[in-house]
Amino acid sequence: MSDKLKNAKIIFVVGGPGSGKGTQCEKVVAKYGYTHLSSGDLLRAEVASGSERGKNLSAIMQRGELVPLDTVLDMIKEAMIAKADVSKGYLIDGYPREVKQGEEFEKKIGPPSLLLYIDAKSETMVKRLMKRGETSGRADDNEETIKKRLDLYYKATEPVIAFYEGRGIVRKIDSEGSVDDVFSNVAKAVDSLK
Ligand SMILES: Nc1ncnc2c1ncn2[C@H]1C[C@H](O)[C@@H](COP(=O)(O)OP(=O)(O)O)O1
Ligand SMILES: [Mg+2]
Repeated sequence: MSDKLKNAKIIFVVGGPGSGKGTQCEKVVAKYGYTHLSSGDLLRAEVASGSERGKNLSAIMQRGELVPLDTVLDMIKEAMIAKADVSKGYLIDGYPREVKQGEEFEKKIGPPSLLLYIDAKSETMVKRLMKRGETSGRADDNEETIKKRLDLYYKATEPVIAFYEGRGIVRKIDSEGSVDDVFSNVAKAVDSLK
């Protein structure tokens, strides 16, 4: 476990692609002063940098697959340490994608206090992603890759929720409503940490 992050409040934000994780995290940042770390955004920044590591990642992400565990975790940890002095807590968005990633995170960084499970129906997620794809410029916001990402989500990520349910830290948030309705429930969950 890392020293600088020893007492950090950590929230895992888990949900399917397009469920609204990023949208809700931005609102938590504004209201609570948390630091939002999206593993996908960190990876996309690496790709945009044009580095050799980025080129490898780019191919994997375009196939809708998961990138190697150590790569993502190192990037998250670096970003957390960089913010350790100013952050009220951390939103870890889109990670863990599979149970093993959660276990490694806890070994290298520490345990989460809460897991926000952002839950939307798969039709809703597809609809939102297709719409987002009109402007996002994301190589994975297309119909074929969306289907693969959803399949992988149900197979690999849903077990993550079951794993943390065993510890009693999961708060399930219905994400079918408007952004503000969803946020009112997110805020209740975050408030419960204080
Ligand atoms: N409650 C909501 N109602 C309608 N649209 C929403 C919504 N939450 C998010 N969206 C929109 C914003 C994005 O264009 C798209 C995906 O949201 P996102 O926050 O990028 O999802 P994620 O980060 O989980 O992939 O859906
Ligand atoms: Mg996102």
